[in-house]
Amino acid sequence: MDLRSMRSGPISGIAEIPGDKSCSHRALILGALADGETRISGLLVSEDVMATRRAVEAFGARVEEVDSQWRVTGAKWRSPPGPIDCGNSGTTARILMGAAAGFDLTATFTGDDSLSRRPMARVMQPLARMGAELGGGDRLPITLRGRRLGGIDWVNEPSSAQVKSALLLAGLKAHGAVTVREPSLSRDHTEIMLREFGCDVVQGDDFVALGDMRELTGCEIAIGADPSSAAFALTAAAIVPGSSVEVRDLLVNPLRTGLFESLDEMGADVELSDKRLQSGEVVATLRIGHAPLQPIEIPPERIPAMIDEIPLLAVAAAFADGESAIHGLAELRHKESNRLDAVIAGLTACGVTVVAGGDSLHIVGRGRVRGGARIAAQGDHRIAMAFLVLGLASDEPVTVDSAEMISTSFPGFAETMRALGANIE
Ligand SMILES: O=C(O)C1=C[C@@H](OP(=O)(O)O)[C@@H](O)[C@H](O)C1
Ligand SMILES: C=C(OP(=O)(O)O)C(=O)O
Repeated sequence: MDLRSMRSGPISGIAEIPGDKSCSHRALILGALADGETRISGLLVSEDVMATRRAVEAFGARVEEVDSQWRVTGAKWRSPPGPIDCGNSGTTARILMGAAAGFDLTATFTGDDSLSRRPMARVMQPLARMGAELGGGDRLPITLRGRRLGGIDWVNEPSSAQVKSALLLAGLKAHGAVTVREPSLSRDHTEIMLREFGCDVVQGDDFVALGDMRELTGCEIAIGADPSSAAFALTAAAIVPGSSVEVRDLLVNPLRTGLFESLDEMGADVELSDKRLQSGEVVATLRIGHAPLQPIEIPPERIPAMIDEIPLLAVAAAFADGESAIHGLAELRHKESNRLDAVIAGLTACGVTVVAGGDSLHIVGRGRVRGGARIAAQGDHRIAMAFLVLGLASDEPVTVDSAEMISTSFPGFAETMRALGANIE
């Protein structure tokens, strides 16, 4: 399916953004591991999260939706009746392998073509070291045989919240110390949510470890709006003249807000208010408005806090006045598509000068972008949405293919954007 975006008047209003995808996966998985019932509000109902829902049900948990609240009843996990189809979702595959590894079960994990091309050794190696048996190469399908697990002390390099989460959840059933060292901090939603479920988690400056109390008790979890989805509406506001968009109850965990901080540094009109704690996470109201953007230089250590927002940062840089540089982008090659190549090809097709070298991108902004291209989104939801945002401010319309994949993370994207005044058809 194609979608087309074209130059729009101001993008304005309060954007309705669904719940955070990372927290939604974790709430279902932790609920499925916990004693008793967990009640979740704000769960993202997207294809990726529903793959996790089906998976935890197949492992034995009960999941039901009652008046838009989700109730999960935990269980002792058992062998699922058939393969666990993780669809397009790396988070589902990698975190579930860890969560299941300490149970007496056998499970085969599969995924779609994109997920079947993504590396899995990064999670298989440490789980095998803990004692799990994993059959298959570095790619899905992979068969896991759960075992009695030992502890681990693992350096999480390259930084991956999925790998860290897999090890912490495997560690819940392990005998021995479980420590994950992080040279560069990745999102910490698993750690925060484990504490909400009553588990003892020790956070150091550059490591996280499980304490002695590793039992989970069902609880209430309220999930904030997804900053990675809100980023599309908020970046549109930053690049379309006259715009101002507000998102309420937005998850603003500092390990997720790299893009918003970068837009602020570039000169966009950024305002944060009503900051508060919700289920252990910081949520707030964020408003971003248009202003002429300056170029920016992003060092590698800032990438984990905006790993999924790099295509959008590249779009914003294309509208800035001068040359931006973004460094440390190696991990972008291992997402739903090779996002580094997809960004270079898409921006070039839209008339933007991009120079790529190693793991860095240099984008020469000229304050305006020609557009007028048909973008191959390569089945990648974030590439599709980022280039639709570009088309809202470029001189000529932009068409993207494989727009149906947007529902893996942000069902209702086009409707939400149109409600703010975006010209997307
Ligand atoms: O843990 C998570 O929920 C996620 C972690 C990140 O992946 P990595 O762990 O591979 O960095 C991110 O790109 C993905 O969209 C979601
Ligand atoms: C990389 C992403 O997700 P996942 O790894 O779960 O497929 C994403 O949503 O951008």
